[in-house]
This record gives sequence, C-alpha cells and structure tokens, in this order.
Amino acid sequence: MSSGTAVGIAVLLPDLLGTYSDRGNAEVLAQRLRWRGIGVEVRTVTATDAPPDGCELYLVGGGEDAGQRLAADWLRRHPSLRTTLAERAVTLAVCAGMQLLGTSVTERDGTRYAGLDVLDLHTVPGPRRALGEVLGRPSLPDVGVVTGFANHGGASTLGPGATPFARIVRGPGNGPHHPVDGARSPSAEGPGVVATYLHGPVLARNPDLADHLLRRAVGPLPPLDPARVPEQALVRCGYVPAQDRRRGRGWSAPRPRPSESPT
Ligand SMILES: NC(=O)CC[C@H](N)C(=O)O
Repeated sequence: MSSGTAVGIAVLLPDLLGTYSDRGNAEVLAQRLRWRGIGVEVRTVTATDAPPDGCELYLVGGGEDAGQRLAADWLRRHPSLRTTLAERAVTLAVCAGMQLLGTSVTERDGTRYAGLDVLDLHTVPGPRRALGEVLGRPSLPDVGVVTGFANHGGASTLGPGATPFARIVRGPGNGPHHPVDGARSPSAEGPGVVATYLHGPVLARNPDLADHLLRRAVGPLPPLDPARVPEQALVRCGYVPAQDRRRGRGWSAPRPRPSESPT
C-alpha cells in the first residue's frame, strides 16, 4: 500500500505521455475503489521526479514521438522501475506507453532506442498510421468486448513471451492491418502488464478492464453498490445539455436575429 492502507496508483510521466486524456485511467481506477469504500492515493510522477516503487498500480499513457523519446531517457535513468513493473505491480500501458515497455522502438528516420524490456514486443514504423475506432475481444477471461480509439504510426510485433491483449473485431490493431491489439504478460492474474493501443480513456470506456486490473492489484473486490454508480447513459445525457449550453444552444435563450432586434 502506498501510505497507510490506501491503494497507491502511480501515473507515470503525464507531462510527456498524456494524449487523449489517458490520465483519466487513474481517475477511473481511483473512483471505482472509492465507490467500494477502499482508500486510494494517486501519485503523479513527472519527468523531474523519481518513480515510487511501492505503488500497487502503475499507469503510463500515449504520447507524441518527441515526448516518447524523453520518456525513454527517463526510464533508462530509473532502471529499478523495470523490476517493479515486471515482477511486483499491476501496470496499464497505453500506446506510446506500451511501445516504451517493449524491447525497442524504431522511428521513421531509422533512429532506434531501447525500451524497458518488460514486454516481449518491438515497434517499427507502420506502412501508414493506424487510426480509428476499435472493437476487440480481450484474451482476459473476465473482460468483455472492449472499445477504444487508436492513433499511432508505430506498428508493434509481439514475441513469444507476450500474449495479445485483444483480438481485433473491427478497426486497426497493433498496426493498420494487424489482427490483434496490445500485449500482456502471460499470466492473467497477479502482477503483470496489460498494454493496449486503445485511448478513450480506455478504462472509462471499459469498466470491466478497470475492475480486472484492480482485482489483480488488491484482490477480490466487493460488488459495487448500484446506487453509488451513476448509470453511464444518464451521465452521457448530462453532457449533451452541458455542451449545448457551452455552444449557446438549446438551454440558453435564442438571440434575436438582426431584423428582429429592437430599434
Ligand atoms: N498515440 C500515441 O501514443 C502514439 C505513439 C507513437 N508516437 C506512434 O505514433 O506510434
């Protein structure tokens, strides 16, 4: 536990790796713990910090190539993180985060750098960007169909030591035509890494996956009290009037056209 009995969630390098609100994955995990009455402490780890080694969960998000390169330098400066992620904690890595946990990344200009070597996969430039909405069937027994949004130029190939995270039903996988998305450590229980190209944030779109990670990190979870969990559809309905209000539509009084303006 991070401090006292709170579950520790470390968000690694959101200043370098945080495209498409991937940081929201931490909010989802934290909220699903709070709803169950379990204490949680979210720790943000920036490029000027050293990573904590006692958290139960580690999150690393997606990013542009330049930020990703800086993140690779940071990982090299903190080699003890490899042991934590490979042997002790539960990690969710998204897009650039997944590439960085592999063995190597090759950029379009041929520059190649090493990853943290926690996942048996390497990444090279794809024939074109893998872009679009994705539907996949995870290889984890307690997670149903997953959805998310992919946008990456790198294409990742798995070695025998990694298991695909999901079989693609629709959309791009680890490359524009790859049949699978992501990668995970061979065991589907206990410590290990689950990696995917899916943004969303992926845990907001796939609460099953959030609970899978939490179970692995903290053990069996008490069921959620439905009264405390807002119905997703209702939450989304709430967004529409809010958006309308921001755009000056729907909920605010319509402005008179010039011809109707009082003279
Ligand atoms: N969205 C991302 O994280 C992109 C990762 C990487 N820069 C790529 O394009 O492949």
